[in-house]
Amino acid sequence: MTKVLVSDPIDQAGIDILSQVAQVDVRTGLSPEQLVACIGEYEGLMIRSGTQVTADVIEAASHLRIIGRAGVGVDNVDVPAATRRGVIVVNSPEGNTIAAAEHALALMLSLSRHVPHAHASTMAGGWDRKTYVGNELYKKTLGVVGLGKIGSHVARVARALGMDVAAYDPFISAERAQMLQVRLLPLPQLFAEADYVSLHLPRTPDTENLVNAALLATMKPTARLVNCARGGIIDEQALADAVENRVIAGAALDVYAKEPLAADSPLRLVKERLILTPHLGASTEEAQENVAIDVAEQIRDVLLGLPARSAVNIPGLTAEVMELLKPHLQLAETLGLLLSQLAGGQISELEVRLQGEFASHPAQPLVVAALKGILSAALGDSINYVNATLEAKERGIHVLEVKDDASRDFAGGSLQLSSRSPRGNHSVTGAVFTDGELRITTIDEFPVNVTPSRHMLFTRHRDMPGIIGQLGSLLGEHNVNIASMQVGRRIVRGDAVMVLSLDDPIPPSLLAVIHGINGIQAAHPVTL
Ligand SMILES: NC(=O)c1ccc[n+]([C@@H]2O[C@H](COP(=O)([O-])OP(=O)(O)OC[C@H]3O[C@@H](n4cnc5c(N)ncnc54)[C@H](O)[C@@H]3O)[C@@H](O)[C@H]2O)c1
Ligand SMILES: O=C(O)CC[C@@H](O)C(=O)O
Repeated sequence: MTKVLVSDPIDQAGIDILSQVAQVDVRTGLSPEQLVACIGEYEGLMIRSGTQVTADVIEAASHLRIIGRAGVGVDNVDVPAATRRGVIVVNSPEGNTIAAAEHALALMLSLSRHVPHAHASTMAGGWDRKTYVGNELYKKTLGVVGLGKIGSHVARVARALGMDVAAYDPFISAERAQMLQVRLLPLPQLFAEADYVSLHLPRTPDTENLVNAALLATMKPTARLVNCARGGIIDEQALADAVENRVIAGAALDVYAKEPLAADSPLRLVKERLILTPHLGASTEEAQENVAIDVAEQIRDVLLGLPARSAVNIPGLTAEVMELLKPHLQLAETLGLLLSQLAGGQISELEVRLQGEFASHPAQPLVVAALKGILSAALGDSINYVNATLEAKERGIHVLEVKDDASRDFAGGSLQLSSRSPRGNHSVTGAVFTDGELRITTIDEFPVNVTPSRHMLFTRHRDMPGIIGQLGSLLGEHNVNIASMQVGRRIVRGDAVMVLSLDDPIPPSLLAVIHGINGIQAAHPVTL
């Protein structure tokens, strides 16, 4: 029975979905050693932010096919290691957007009105109405850093609260910002102008310690900073100093460079004007149900052999694209498998040419499918859509994509793969006909019209009387049944190709005899 490990607390709705297709073991709080020891039993792993899926875990995960992160960030998963092993990593890009945005807004409001500190003082017996005089958000400027899903929602609500909203996001268009009624500003200007800054960008090598002592020093002394995105974007010592020394008026954090927050973190020493929550941005009942369902459905689908909706390590290959391009992907994979057998391995360059209607499709998924086909001849089942690009790169296959929409060879267009290898150059073209059937339409530039079948034989020969007869008799003598035969040539009595679909594979001893037929220049048995 297929087994899935759930190693962090996950909403029951997700467990119920996984249970439809697998035995689900919920084992939270495993040590890294315990996880490495048991992961080999599982085909699926479902986590939140607590489990660290390191390269060691992936190395030990001999049966693992999918890691599902019930949330957005996959920074606790070694995605390159998973990709290398062909393990799909999926997440839930939108399930907790509202929860995280509302938490940022809650922190902003709490900070402005000193809610946690006023509460603590009242609970301790006080009645202090002077210390906790706050500020209004109305007519203040909010600077949003990262205007993606969460940042956009924060911006919308802030606009409704009467705030002026500016943003810094180098990857957002002016039109999108205008639609959200947000002014785009350079980062230094945003920090200098804002009364509130809210961070909603990912942690990457570029954003690490982006908010440092120098940037904090440019903020207004009345300004407040909120980070509900990722730890490590703010220099925590610099922030503790800035709040303590009133360089800024306050800060609220939900995320930390290292989680759980260390007992001796300088942040814990700041007693006023700083609010800390323990990574609660996604912790609403609604968000936990959303992400659990979203990710469990994807794990279930992948275990059933279906595509995943939001795989982070198969760029461009969403379930929708897979469904839309199913026969085209199949064609690319078949042509790749065929080409690798014609080329005889060691391909150093692959050109993927999308011709006519084909050029209207995204090239990347077709390239990945072609590479999967090419590499599966050598690597079998260990190659998949996840690791094909990486494996090809590591084998030194240089890929060129060409879109040629002017070509008018077939109504639905065609796909041509051409290879360079030490044994020569080869090319194959194929098309998807209206009935969804695949056809091979050229081999090494010779026109043919062949439906791919499991066993095939391709020859290059001189177009002269007797060759076809000799080959047919030879196959008959060795009990190899011919299902169909096609000959392609460009000029009479010139070079030609022959394509035979066979019911049986060609025995190696027979191949040597075929090579000996006068006029046969090359013969390639192919298994698809
Ligand atoms: N606290 C929580 O529990 C919690 C919950 C969900 C998400 N998050 C985090 O919130 C952040 C935002 O999530 P999202 O779903 O909105 O992601 P998103 O991908 O929709 O948006 C991120 C935005 O950041 C922008 N960006 C990237 N690099 C930038 C840079 N150097 N400067 C400025 N902008 C940059 C991107 O262009 C994008 O628009 C992520 O870090 C995510 O991990 C935290
Ligand atoms: O509560 C969690 O699992 C963390 C959620 C959040 O940081 C995310 O990346 O989705």
